[in-house]
Amino acid sequence: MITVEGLCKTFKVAKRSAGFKAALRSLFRREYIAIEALRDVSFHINEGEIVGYIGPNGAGKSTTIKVMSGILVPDKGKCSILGRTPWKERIAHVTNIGVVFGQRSQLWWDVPVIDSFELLRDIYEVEKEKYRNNLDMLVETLGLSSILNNPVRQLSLGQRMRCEIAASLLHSPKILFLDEPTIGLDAVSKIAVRQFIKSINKEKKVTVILTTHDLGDIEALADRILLIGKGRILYDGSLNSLRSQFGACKTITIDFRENSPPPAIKGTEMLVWSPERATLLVDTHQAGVSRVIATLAEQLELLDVTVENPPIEEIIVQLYKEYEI
Ligand SMILES: Nc1ncnc2c1ncn2[C@@H]1O[C@H](COP(=O)(O)OP(=O)(O)OP(=O)(O)O)[C@@H](O)[C@H]1O
Repeated sequence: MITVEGLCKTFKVAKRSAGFKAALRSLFRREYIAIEALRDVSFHINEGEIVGYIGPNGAGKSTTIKVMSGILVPDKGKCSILGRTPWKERIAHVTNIGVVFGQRSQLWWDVPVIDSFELLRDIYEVEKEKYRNNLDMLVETLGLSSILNNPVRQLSLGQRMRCEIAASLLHSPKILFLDEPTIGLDAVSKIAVRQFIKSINKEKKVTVILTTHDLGDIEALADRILLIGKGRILYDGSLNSLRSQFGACKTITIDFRENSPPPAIKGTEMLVWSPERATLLVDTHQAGVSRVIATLAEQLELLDVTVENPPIEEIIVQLYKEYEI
């Protein structure tokens, strides 16, 4: 469905020092620096996938999304989405895609939400019946009925984001690009947005490319992760294989009765030790979890044991370290 091959994009940025003199000098002699936002980016995405596109700030995520949406023209490389080159066949291309930039709005600020939706219907030339059906479904599943007549500027961030997502889907696109769709949302709104993304992927077979710094979004949604750093794709695989590659650790939390000194067990690191509760980090390459629990049980009267995977944040930090990004 999506093929990206050898994409390169360099931005030329004027270099200017602070101060009046420097401003005056730059009028006559301007210096530029080149920022390589994308360096030979390639990947394929199949129909029905949810791909988490992650990487640190300035890695090139939004630039890739802009190229795939047809907003930016790359310097080099190919991109084919449903057989079209986005920046060459923009009008035909946008009928197949929906885009949500969490930090920007595609809704008109001063008019009621429903008027923005009607305008989008005209822009995308959506048939009346299809529009009505889509609108009814989106209003119901995203809970928009009480805010449809409010101007966008009066909406809370969570309400606006739900309207943005609805706006991006009114024309039944096959692909949805989401650039930080849960930024700034409270826990309830985040979960609602995640559930909705999951449901349109499952029920309407919409392919989703999701850019986010919220690794909870990735854990909840993405089957596959693409990691970009300094403009290059560094990892392409599932979250599970990432876990087994970088997450060869488990945490064991124990509740115990007596107040005794912490036992030293090879292959473990004591993260927390308090009179009745302790948390250990186990390197599973060095020590088996069951062996560690058995050793703890020999030395302490255990009341409860919890074994967990390390948080996804830790794995991603390790990944960023490994690739020096
Ligand atoms: N219009 C532009 N003009 C100049 N430089 C740009 C422009 N857009 C992006 N860049 C630069 O290209 C690089 C990649 O930016 P991009 O916005 O793609 O990163 P990102 O991965 O989306 O980052 P973030 O997570 O912070 O949103 C950055 O160094 C950025 O400063």
